[in-house]
Amino acid sequence: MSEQQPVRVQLALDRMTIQEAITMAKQVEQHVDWIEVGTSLIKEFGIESVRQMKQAFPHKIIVADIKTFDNAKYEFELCFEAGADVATVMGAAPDATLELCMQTARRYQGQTMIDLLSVSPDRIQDLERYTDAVLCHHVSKDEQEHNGQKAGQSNRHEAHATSNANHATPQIAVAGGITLTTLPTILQQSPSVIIVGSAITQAAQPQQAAQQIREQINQFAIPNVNPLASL
Ligand SMILES: O=C(CO)[C@H](O)[C@H](O)COP(=O)(O)O
Repeated sequence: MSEQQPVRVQLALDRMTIQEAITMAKQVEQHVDWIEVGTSLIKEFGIESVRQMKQAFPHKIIVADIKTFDNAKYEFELCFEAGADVATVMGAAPDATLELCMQTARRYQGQTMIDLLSVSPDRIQDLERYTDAVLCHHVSKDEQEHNGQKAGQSNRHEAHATSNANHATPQIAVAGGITLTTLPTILQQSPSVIIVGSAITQAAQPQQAAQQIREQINQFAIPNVNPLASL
């Protein structure tokens, strides 16, 4: 049996001040691996939000969710110069933008996360050529609020979520209203990164919420194998 890869938890921080975001991240840091400076923070407070988050958490992977659609080199340089380790681009952006994001991220020894919002299955297959990227299957805030959708409820990423043993494939992230309830379905699709925002940041006890999410992921990761079975 092949070894299961660790599943990382990415804490998404949105709709709060930079200081609130840092305080929230400090409460739950032991249960999360990556810290996302959400698009709303970058839009409201600028790239300074990324810089301050990296200063507060120099040993954590910081994801700048800048959702680049154009001006890729400039925006990705801003993110990596501010201390980001990962920056995001929309998968629906022109190929030139994707290429420039990939090139810029590699130059900084960072990583590109490609957000698959409103991206067709054919385009997803096309984007799988970026084997050193993370492809993020994302149910947007508006789809959550307007249509009641949540990640894990549709099968739109299932076909691409499992790694192909014959050739390298990008890592898979899943985002969008993930909760303890929807987590088991999502975990069955073998993601590398689980992105959780509101289920932690809006919880009455964020630390407990993050711990429960981590515990459920850890439980799922323990292979249910009888060591005597192969004897
Ligand atoms: O990218 C995002 C919004 O555009 C969020 O990071 C993502 O949706 C996770 O947050 P939540 O769990 O609250 O949906």
